[in-house]
Amino acid sequence: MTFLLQNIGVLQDLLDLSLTALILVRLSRLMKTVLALRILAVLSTLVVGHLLARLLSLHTVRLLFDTFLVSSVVVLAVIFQTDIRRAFAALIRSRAVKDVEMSDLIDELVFAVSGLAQKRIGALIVIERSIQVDSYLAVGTEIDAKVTSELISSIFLPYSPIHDGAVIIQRGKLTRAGCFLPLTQNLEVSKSLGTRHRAAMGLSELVDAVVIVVSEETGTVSVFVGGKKTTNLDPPALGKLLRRLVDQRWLK
Ligand SMILES: Nc1ncnc2c1ncn2[C@@H]1O[C@H](COP(=O)(O)OP(=O)(O)OP(=O)(O)O)[C@@H](O)[C@H]1O
Repeated sequence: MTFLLQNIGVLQDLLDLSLTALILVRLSRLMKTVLALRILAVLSTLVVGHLLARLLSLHTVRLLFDTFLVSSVVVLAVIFQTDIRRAFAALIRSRAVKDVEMSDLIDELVFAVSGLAQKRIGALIVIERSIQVDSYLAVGTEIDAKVTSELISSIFLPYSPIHDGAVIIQRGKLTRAGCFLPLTQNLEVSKSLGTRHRAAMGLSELVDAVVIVVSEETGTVSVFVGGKKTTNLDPPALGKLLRRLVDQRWLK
């Protein structure tokens, strides 16, 4: 015990030097594995180290941590400048791209639907939201294509082999066509409501999808959500409603 007390200064110096060497080795290894997330790890290590060195009165270690802490922000920013620039650029670009994609998709839908309505061509379009619709769909042809007004219009042309049934849009893509949907079981629905509208209503009662219907008979455009129908939608009203109902997160 006496020996320990007599040599406390030497022991402190030994601990001081060993820790300094250990920290330098660790930091150089960390620097080699260049990962943006390591910035946080390095900074936390420096803060914890600084506090420990202060607590144990290890002056050299503390000086080392102080120096590192002060310069670390600048040094790390310089080391990771490419990653930081890339991350910022990706963030800005992905937001911009998603906004463009979202308005593109709705514009394409509105354009196709109004064209079909004018020509009195019946259509049924399902936009999946948070609940998957797959298990409610019967038959259908897999497509997996970008949503364009030309594609939608050509699918519903009377001579198209897949014009019967519904087109499905999932995660911003047109995934299937010619799908049959479950009809509504609601007995209170007017008898005059045909099967295309009953199918739109039926699916919207089971899932949170947005279902657009173009009536072949009248050219009217309706949207079904949660079993409820909004009808007589002109193109601006349809666009406005779709922008309100369809969020970007369902188009990814
Ligand atoms: N279960 C279903 N799922 C998807 N589409 C369906 C389903 N049943 C019928 N259809 C579509 O609806 C068409 C028949 O429409 P029908 O005239 O019976 O309905 P409607 O609601 O009166 O529509 P419209 O106003 O266009 O005439 C079918 O040719 C088919 O394309």
